Amino acid sequence: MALVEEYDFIVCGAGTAGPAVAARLAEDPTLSILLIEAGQDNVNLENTQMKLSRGKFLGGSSAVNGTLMVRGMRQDYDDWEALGNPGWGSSQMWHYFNKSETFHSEPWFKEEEGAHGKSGPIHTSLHPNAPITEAMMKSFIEKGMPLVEDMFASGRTTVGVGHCARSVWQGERSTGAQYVRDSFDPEKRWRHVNLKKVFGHTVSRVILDDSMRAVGVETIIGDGGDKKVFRCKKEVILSLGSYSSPKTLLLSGVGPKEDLYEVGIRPQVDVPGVGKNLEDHLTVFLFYEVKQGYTSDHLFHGSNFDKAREEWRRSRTGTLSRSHFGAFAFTRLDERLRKHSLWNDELRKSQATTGRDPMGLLPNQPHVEYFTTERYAAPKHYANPPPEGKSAFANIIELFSPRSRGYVKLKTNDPKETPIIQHNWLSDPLDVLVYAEACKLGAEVALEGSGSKDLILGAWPPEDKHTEFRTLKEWEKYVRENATTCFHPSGTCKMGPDTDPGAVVDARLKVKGVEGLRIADCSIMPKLNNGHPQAVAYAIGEKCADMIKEDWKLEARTGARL
Ligand SMILES: Cc1cc2nc3c(=O)[nH]c(=O)nc-3n(C[C@H](O)[C@H](O)[C@H](O)COP(=O)(O)OP(=O)(O)OC[C@H]3O[C@@H](n4cnc5c(N)ncnc54)[C@H](O)[C@@H]3O)c2cc1C
Repeated sequence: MALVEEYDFIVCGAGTAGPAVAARLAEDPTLSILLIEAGQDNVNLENTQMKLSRGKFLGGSSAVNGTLMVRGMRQDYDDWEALGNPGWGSSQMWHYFNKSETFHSEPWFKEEEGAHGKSGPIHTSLHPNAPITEAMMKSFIEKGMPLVEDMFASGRTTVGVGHCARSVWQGERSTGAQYVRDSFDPEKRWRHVNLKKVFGHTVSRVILDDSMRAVGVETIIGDGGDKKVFRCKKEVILSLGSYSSPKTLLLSGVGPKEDLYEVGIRPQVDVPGVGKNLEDHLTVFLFYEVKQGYTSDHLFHGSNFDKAREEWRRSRTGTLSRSHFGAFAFTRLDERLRKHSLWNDELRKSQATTGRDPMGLLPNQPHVEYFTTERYAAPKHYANPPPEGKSAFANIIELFSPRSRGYVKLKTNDPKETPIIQHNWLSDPLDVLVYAEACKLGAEVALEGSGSKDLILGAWPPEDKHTEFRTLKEWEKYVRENATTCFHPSGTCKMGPDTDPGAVVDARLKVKGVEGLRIADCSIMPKLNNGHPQAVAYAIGEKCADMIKEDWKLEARTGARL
């Protein structure tokens, strides 16, 4: 019989949002906090190579992501609040974005007042542009996207090109681990003595008592079958990410009752929305061959990569000290879309019912983001890095506010089994239409803009031929064949009022019908932000901790950091 440990709060998942919740709660020295992670401590991973679509170790997805800090539009969060989630509007979210961040500016950068934090655990900085980035920025400006330098932090610019902060500083990535480890301590000691972390424990279910109160969690240790129970006096918080939080709720008997019966789990609480509403951003990479000297493709040739790695190890400088993304832009596509009857028919309907466009957006929210690479860097199915003597970069097109939704569902009642993840990307024809128009415009920027047109030698690889596309049909086919995830799953435990039958948590992030159980991660997003979600995950974790402190009246005692 395993020994039972007991804590005030148990936070499950030491990824992006989870450490923020745990560390902020641990600021109260009278509390005991447990943080459980299925993966390992990230100090053990220095020499490991991996291809992951979610991060499974301390820091979670924040430790494998592209480091981009694109918060989205203020309107995105005002929409969350208007959906019946008081306290989640833009002013509150900007407070938490800033609370999580320490921004390191540059003399050349025009920072917007109040748009950045200066003392949070996540260190962010700007990126020195490669020549191809400067060239593409010029082309974006020429194609109607004016320069607004700090637009991705301020959230007020719908159409423009700007500089995007990265969660990188002095050549080191800043991750969720920053919350629970003092990064400046050379001995890497834990920051809080009242915060215990356990690694290699996969949370298999939340334990509910007869009154539907969460009283602890059960874990599976390592790859074996041994189980352990951790009990809590106050609350359990799930921060397991958009695939795993719904899975764990379902394994605990919280979810759509028909689905639970189907896999032999006795329903405890019928919450129909668990696992539904899976939303994600897609990306299409348009690669171009460019003249030599504008990108950092030299990295792939000869011994350059080894040299760059050595430089990074020695001094945290050089090409490998920064991510490979360059220029960033937002725009809307109204004029282009008005040429299509499919769009116009849907527009009439949506304006009559919601006052929004068919993608659910207001005029101050962009349809698409463009971001470029500074060297050949791509998901697995683009597998043609340029050989020595050739260079390529991508203009990446990211579709915002897609209409298609998927789901996460249990395959069996075995916690070790991966759930069914059905994204249903591009299942709505309007997503394909808007995406094709977005790609067409992206190609025009690169091929017609005076910054880039004379540098581009053709599509990469040459047989891709997208530089020769003339019709929207060609772009639709290209989108269907090449779109791939941007790794932004969200919404599978969405937040909403009791009047929303699909809502899983309320605005205090409490799971409906269960006491003492909250969710704090990207799964609670009622609608994916028109941006990238890591800054949002930190803000959700920060806000969750504050709400717990308020609800348990812990505020007066907090602030003592050990
Ligand atoms: C390759 C990639 C690139 C990305 N690029 C960007 C980017 O540039 N900018 C951006 O804003 N966003 C980016 N994202 C998205 C962003 O990183 C994620 O949306 C965000 O980090 C998710 O945070 P989370 O707290 O919801 O989940 P996660 O960070 O995934 O944390 C979940 C944690 O829970 C653990 N866990 C899961 N199940 C269990 C279990 N049963 N028991 C115990 N522990 C468990 C996991 O191991 C993980 O550590 C990217 C993501 C990926 C994967």
